[in-house]
Amino acid sequence: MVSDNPSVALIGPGAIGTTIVAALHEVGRTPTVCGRTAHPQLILRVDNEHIVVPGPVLTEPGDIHQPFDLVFVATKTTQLAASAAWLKVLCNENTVVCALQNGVEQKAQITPYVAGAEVLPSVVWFPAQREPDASVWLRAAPRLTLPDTPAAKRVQTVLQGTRCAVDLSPDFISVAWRKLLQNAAAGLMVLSGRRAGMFSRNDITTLAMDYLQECLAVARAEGATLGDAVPQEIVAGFQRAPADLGTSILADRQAGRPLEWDIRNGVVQRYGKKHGIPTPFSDVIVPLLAAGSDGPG
Ligand SMILES: NC(=O)C1=CN([C@@H]2O[C@H](COP(=O)(O)OP(=O)(O)OC[C@H]3O[C@@H](n4cnc5c(N)ncnc54)[C@H](OP(=O)(O)O)[C@@H]3O)[C@@H](O)[C@H]2O)C=CC1
Ligand SMILES: CC(C)(CO)C(=O)C(=O)O
Repeated sequence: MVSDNPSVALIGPGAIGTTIVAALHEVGRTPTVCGRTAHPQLILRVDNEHIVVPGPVLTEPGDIHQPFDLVFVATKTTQLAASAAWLKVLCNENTVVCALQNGVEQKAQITPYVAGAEVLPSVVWFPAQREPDASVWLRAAPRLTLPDTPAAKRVQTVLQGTRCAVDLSPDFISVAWRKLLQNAAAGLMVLSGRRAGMFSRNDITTLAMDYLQECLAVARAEGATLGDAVPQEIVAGFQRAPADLGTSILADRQAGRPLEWDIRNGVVQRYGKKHGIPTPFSDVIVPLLAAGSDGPG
């Protein structure tokens, strides 16, 4: 039985995690924050305002003594196994775990760690950028889309009245694949080492459009209902974006961290193979991203 005032924890107070923690803190619902580094405070910059959430961030799973009603997971997917000790102490079968991560495989990836809790995938639409001092620059209005299920109502209640909007979708698979296509194309920024401004080039537009057609065929085979205009809409979105807008996978590349190449790009190649769909663009892009992430060399 969940109270009217659910207990909330968040694992991974980086770009997305800090945004959600600050949004909750602003309305007096500061969650328990679990991380890897004991940041003394979390700072979110929005326009010219700074929201400061006092710390320190917890770093010892042994400091948690009871399970929570709602747990947000905002680590990178590459950091999931390392977050298992947190999930173990924060979850029981009554917990809802909301994945604030990219990809279309969140439920399958997180479920093994959560002691019978229900895992709720989400689509995180907003860009947030972590600065060298670990403060976070929120670069658009925060918005999440969740599948329209009873568990999602818990997330909606917790975020109600905060600056983070929550939409519920009856066709979540299509929304999730629409975002996956955006992330797949954003991966091209890693290969050029450039930000969104590169999409003003005709050659990059052609490459992105061809790659997105391949991704669209795989998305449809997986059951997503996406129109023919989606590749064009995605490229146009990058062309409208500020030229210096990056993507989280580019930030990881530039910092020499492991990349979420498999859940953002590899997934198209893997599912293409499953459905017998040729993926010539993925067959070039994926090994380059994988090698850039994992080496050797
Ligand atoms: N940034 C963006 O604009 C967007 C990101 N996403 C997705 O959201 C997810 C999170 O990305 P993002 O916020 O950018 O990631 P960040 O790298 O900014 O943040 C990850 C956070 O997880 C923490 N962490 C790492 N390992 C552990 C661990 N073992 N236990 C607890 N905490 C840990 C990190 O700790 P430390 O503080 O020590 O670094 C950091 O605070 C990704 O799947 C990404 O693809 C989706 C949409 C937009
Ligand atoms: C910024 C955005 C929304 C698009 O690529 C993103 O998902 C990311 O940076 O990981």
